[in-house]
Amino acid sequence: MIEVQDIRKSFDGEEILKGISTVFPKGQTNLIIGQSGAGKTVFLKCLLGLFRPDTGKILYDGEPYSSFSDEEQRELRRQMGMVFQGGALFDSMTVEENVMFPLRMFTKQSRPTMMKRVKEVLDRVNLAEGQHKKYPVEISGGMQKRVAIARAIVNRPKYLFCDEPNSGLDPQTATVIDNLILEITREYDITTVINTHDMNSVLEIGEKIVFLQNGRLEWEGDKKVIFKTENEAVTEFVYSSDLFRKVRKAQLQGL
Ligand SMILES: Nc1ncnc2c1ncn2[C@@H]1O[C@H](COP(=O)(O)OP(=O)(O)OP(=O)(O)O)[C@@H](O)[C@H]1O
Repeated sequence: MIEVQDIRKSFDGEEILKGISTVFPKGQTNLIIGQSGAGKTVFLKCLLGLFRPDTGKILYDGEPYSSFSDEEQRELRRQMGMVFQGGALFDSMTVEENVMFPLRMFTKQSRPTMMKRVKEVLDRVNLAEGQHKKYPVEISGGMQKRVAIARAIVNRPKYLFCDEPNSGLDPQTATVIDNLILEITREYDITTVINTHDMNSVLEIGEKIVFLQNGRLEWEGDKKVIFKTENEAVTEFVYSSDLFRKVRKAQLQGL
């Protein structure tokens, strides 16, 4: 679980996060949504420890980041997996080498032990063995996302952060990737936080949704209540998507 208590963050005198408080429970998919420029990426980077909030606290399973020693901060980083926008795989490394990278960075395991774990996670994300020795450019976008997820979970993280995990994917593949993240989150009881623009994701895996607007937490809820909210900023954002407009129309027609 990650608990955020009234965090603020400014750049060059401009306040970007204006006092955000929320809780991201473990074992479920937590989504951050909002208009471009709302502060979603800055928020995610604060959760990752890449930005230090100016004020406020972030607690990881009850422990405030500010109380961690250098060693504990390093351990926390080891417990974090990240799926970057676009996958961010290393082009010069094979699929296996990409997935092995965090093991080489954070552990002193022997190569055969690391390879066993790499195969395990590549199996878990359903990437066929024939793809393991290929380079990222030789596999499809959906497969690249599977590799990125495998790399993010190889160190058995307690926290998983995904930045636009569906960008560049067709809707069907995007749904498969969303559901893979959901399954893994439940199976390993991970605290997962996903930054997304994708309304399909909201529908599929919005177990908790945090809506940011101009650096403030404007609304929070889940995929069931997001349709019923009367918060104008949320409805304007949600129904700007074609899919949600159709769902809304069907709801109004009692379908
Ligand atoms: N390192 C930085 N230095 C200064 N300003 C920054 C920095 N990072 C982000 N900002 C500013 O913070 C604001 C929010 O940016 P952020 O990237 O968090 O938005 P976002 O909600 O993720 O948008 P998008 O959906 O377009 O990615 C923007 O005005 C941006 O210019």
